[in-house]
Parts: sequence; C-alpha cells; structure tokens
Amino acid sequence: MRSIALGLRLDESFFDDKIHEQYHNLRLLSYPPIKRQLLSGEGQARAGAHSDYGTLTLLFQDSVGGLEVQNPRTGQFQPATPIPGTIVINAGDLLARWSNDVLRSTLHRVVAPPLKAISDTEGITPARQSIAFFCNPNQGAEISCLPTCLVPGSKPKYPPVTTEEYIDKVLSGLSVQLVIMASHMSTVISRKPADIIAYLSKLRSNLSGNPLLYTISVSQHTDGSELSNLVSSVRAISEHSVGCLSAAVPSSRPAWQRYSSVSLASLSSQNTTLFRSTIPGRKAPLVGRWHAMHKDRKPDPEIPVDQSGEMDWESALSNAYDGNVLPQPLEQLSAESINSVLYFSDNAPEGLSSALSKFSTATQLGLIGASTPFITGRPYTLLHNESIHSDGAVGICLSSPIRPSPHSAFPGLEPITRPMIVTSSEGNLVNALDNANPSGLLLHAIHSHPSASLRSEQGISPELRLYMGTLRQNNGQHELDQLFYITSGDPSRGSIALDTDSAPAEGTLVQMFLLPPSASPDILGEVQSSRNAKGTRRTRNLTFVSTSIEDGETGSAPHSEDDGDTVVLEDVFLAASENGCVVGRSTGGGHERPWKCSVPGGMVGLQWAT
Ligand SMILES: O=C(O)CCC(=O)C(=O)O
Ligand SMILES: [Fe+2]
Repeated sequence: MRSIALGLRLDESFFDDKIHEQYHNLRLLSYPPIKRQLLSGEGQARAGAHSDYGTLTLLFQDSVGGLEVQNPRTGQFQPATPIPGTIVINAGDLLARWSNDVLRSTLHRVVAPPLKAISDTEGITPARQSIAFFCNPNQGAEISCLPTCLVPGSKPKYPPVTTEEYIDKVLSGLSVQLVIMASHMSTVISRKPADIIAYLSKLRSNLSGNPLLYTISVSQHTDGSELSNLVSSVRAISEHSVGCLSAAVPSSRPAWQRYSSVSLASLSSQNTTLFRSTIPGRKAPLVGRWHAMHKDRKPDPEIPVDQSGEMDWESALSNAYDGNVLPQPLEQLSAESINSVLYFSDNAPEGLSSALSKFSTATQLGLIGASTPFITGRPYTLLHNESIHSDGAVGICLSSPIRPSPHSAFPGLEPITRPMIVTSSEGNLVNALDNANPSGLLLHAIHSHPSASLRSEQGISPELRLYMGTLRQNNGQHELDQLFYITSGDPSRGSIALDTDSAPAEGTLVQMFLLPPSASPDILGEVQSSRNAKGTRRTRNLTFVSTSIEDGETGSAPHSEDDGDTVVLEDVFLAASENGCVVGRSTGGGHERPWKCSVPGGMVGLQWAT
C-alpha cells in the first residue's frame, strides 16, 4: 500500500494508520477435478466473474491455470497464466472507490485450464489450488475520494462509506442471491386439516403467484371435502403448481400416521419451469425366471419369460424408452442450465427418467405418488395447475445459480457381507461376486446371523428385505451409493435378481444388506430434532422418503395428548410414499444412472445452503 500511496502522489505513509488493524481475510481454495464437459457450458466456471471487494488481493496460484482477467477496454478475458514464484495482485472495489477509479478493480474468473497436449477431448480438468489473501482497510476507516484523485472542479464518483458498511452491503447482496432458489419451504402436520388451511392462508400474500411444488398426505379417514379443501387452499397460493398425494412420514408417534400434512416449496419464477409428462414408462424388469429363496412366493405373472425359460436380452433392452420427446417446455431449455429436476410420477417413471438424461448435469429426484384408490378413486393422484391426473408425471426443472447438494440416508440397514467385486452380471442379474455364487453367500450370511428371527422353515423369513448396495470410496472409507432390492435368488444357479433393469456392472464394489423386520425409523422425530439442534448451519432441505406399507395406518386411536397438535417444520420439504422414489444424482464427480429407491425408511434429497 506504500507503493500505491507513492504512485498516487500521496505521502508514503498515507495508508499506514488506515490499514494497520489487519481486517483481512485469507482464503484457501481447492477446486476438485471435474469432467471438462461440465465446465464448458455457458455460465459454468470454477469461479464466476467477479471483483474482490477490498483494497488489494494477493493471489498465489499453482501451475494448473484457468484464472482469467478482463481487459476493461475490450471486455475480453485474458488468461493470467501462472508464472512460478510470482503473486497475482488484484485491485479491489474499495481501492477503486478510494481512488475514484484511477485504480480500477479487476473483473476476474476461474475457468477450465487450457488443454494440455496429452489430454483427449473428454478429459478431466485437473484439481487446482490457490490461496487468496484479501487485504481490507480498517473496519471503521472512511473510504472517501483521495485528494490527489479528483480532477479540480469535478465531483467524486462515490459517496464516502466505511469498510464495514461496504462489506455488509456486498455480503447482504450475496445472500439475496443465495435464497433465490426457494423463497419459502415448509412442512405442516396437523390432526386438524382446518389448522393446515389456516397456516396456508397466512402464506398466501407473501408467496402469491410464484411457482409452487407441493405434496399432501391425508389419512384414509379424512373425508373427501377435507381433502378438496386442502387442495384448494394450496392452489389458492399460486396458479402455477405441481403436486401429488403422498403418504404419512414414518414417525414413532402412531397417532401422527392419522394426521394430515402439506409440504410446499415456493420457487422463483425466473428459475423454475413446470411440466406435465405423459411419456410411457416400462413394466417391471423383464427378468426373474425362478424363485427358490422364498419358496412359497409365486412368480410375478407380469414378467414375460419365453417358453425355453431363457430371456431375450436384446429385445428386453432395446424395448427401452429411447427417443422419447420431453414435454414441450423442457425441450426448449438449454441442457446445461438445469441443475435439478423434481417430479411426482405413477409407478412407471422409466420413460421420463431416461428422457431427462438430456439434462446431463442435473440431479433428478422423483417421488412415485402414494397409491390413492381408496382416497380419490385414482391409482395415483397427480396435480398440475388446475388439472388432476391419474398417471404419467408432473414436475419442475430448476436452473437457480446455486446448485443444491444431494444427500441420502438409509436408517436401520445392516451390512451382512463384506464388500465384494461383481465378477459377472447381465441385465438385472448378478451372477458372481468375487467369482463365487452370490445366492450361496447370501444364504450363508443369513444362516450364520445371530438373530434367529431372520430364518424360517423354508430358509429365509419372508418378511426379510434384502438389498445389494454399490459402494464408493471416499477418503479411504466405503460409502453406500445405490441400493437395489433383491427380488429373488437361486442357490443352485447362484444368480440373484435385483429390482432394476440394470444390475451393477462387472468390476463394481458391492455389499449385501438386510433391513430387519423390526426396523421402524422415526423419521419425523429425527428431522424435528435435527432442526432444533443448536449450532447447525441453516439449510433448506427437500427429502423424499420411501415407507413400507406397514408404516401406514396402524389403526390405533390417537393419544389424547396429541389432540390439536400442529407442527410446522420450517425450511423442510418432507414427503413420503410407500411406492418409493427415483434418484439420479449429479455431482462434480459425475452422473449416476437413475435408480429406484424402495428401502423402507430410505431418504434421498437435496440440500440448499441459505
Ligand atoms: O482461485 C483463484 O485463482 C481466484 C479466486 C478468487 O478470485 C476469489 O476467491 O476471489
Ligand atoms: Fe477473486
């Protein structure tokens, strides 16, 4: 700053007592490796164009490159190519104001580094690290036009401001941008639908007109007029909405299973596109020739097996849903701009799910609606603006600048084998694990399990739910990724069949799990207590929960102490279905093939920092 003072024809020590409090920031930046393609889209960058807000920034970068600085005359961004042993110095906004723009703050950004000769077209952008030291004036220093920077007779460009006031303003501007995704999110649960309606009507004036995503769950004892009152009060908030009827969220308070609930997210109209899809799905996976583990279970009559008992793989796979055209409003969206697609669907979401792969960097989350034949007379009840549909799907695409992060949890799930590598698989079958017979491994694990309740006379207790999970390495730890329900197995042939049309590929690390028949997670209670926990960072959280049918109506009378209880979960969108959900997550590391999560108690969702 002394050399800046000299350059501006001020006394060398001019800034000394205005910057000595060290009101500075040091930021260690780590940009993970990422597919080059993900950085090439419009609006995608490691750091978007911005200027720093202080006086000077000292930037230490490694040799990877990607930092670019705008030439204020031409508007062109030019690479600030790393030079070993040097520091990049940026002028910030407060120095620009102080000097009346004699020294301008530089607009800069971090993009994919230049291609090295060795890398191919679908390369990976290497990790990059940098250290930025942001220098600021003292907190209370008044930043007003320096005397030597004013042309005699002219006025300063900017009014005086203190460092603190300026930084507060910049930061509050940033947080306005952060909440752009959802202007409101909440879940309200009550025994009395009238209380929910009262809550919704209070929201009306604040949220009116913004696109709305919602789910409604009612007890089977709710009468039809209560349900239609709930639907109309949600629709009164906005004409632009998509929703569905969902199931009660599992809770340890049985009375709550008989409560009604509404979850809603009011979204910014700029970033949200609503849609209705009639893309056909596909029937249950086409394979499953036998059943030996649950001996008493009949084969599913819908599964076509040819006379020889062999599957025709070619036709099974080509029968897929390629070539489906997305609903009109989605065809027009640019593929890279969408970061999340949320939808509610009937039990055949495959067509839509696969067509959504157009949005190659988006996470998709679909809740398969609750079965509602006894409530509305329709198999599923999907709502779009003023219309009601019994099939297909309704949903939203989000393009907000803030990308939410996916999360998942499977409470109660117990590993019963060690991690193993898939050594043979085809279609929905896993034929070998570590070159051994998967059904045999599974039966052995259950027979040697300490809990006798897992076994029955026939071998395995019919209530037992078994899963195969794929594992991902993270910092030397194994993390659970996708989970597939094991529909059948044949100890003599060895293979096990999964509830998917595409079993984990050869070479995938997997592990087998069971969900004990007694597992009954208290999801509502857990969400409530994690919301109340002190010191947790505020986030907005949308979660789809897969419940088991037994979690539904328990038939027990509500406790009187619960009477009249109304619970509002702020910043939470919690919706459940006994039919499960579809998840295809996209992260910096890549894109996951969509899969169906039907683990009772399993939760998948998205989280936004606020
Ligand atoms: O990582 C870099 O090179 C630049 C980071 C930056 O501009 C910032 O954090 O303000
Ligand atoms: Fe910067």
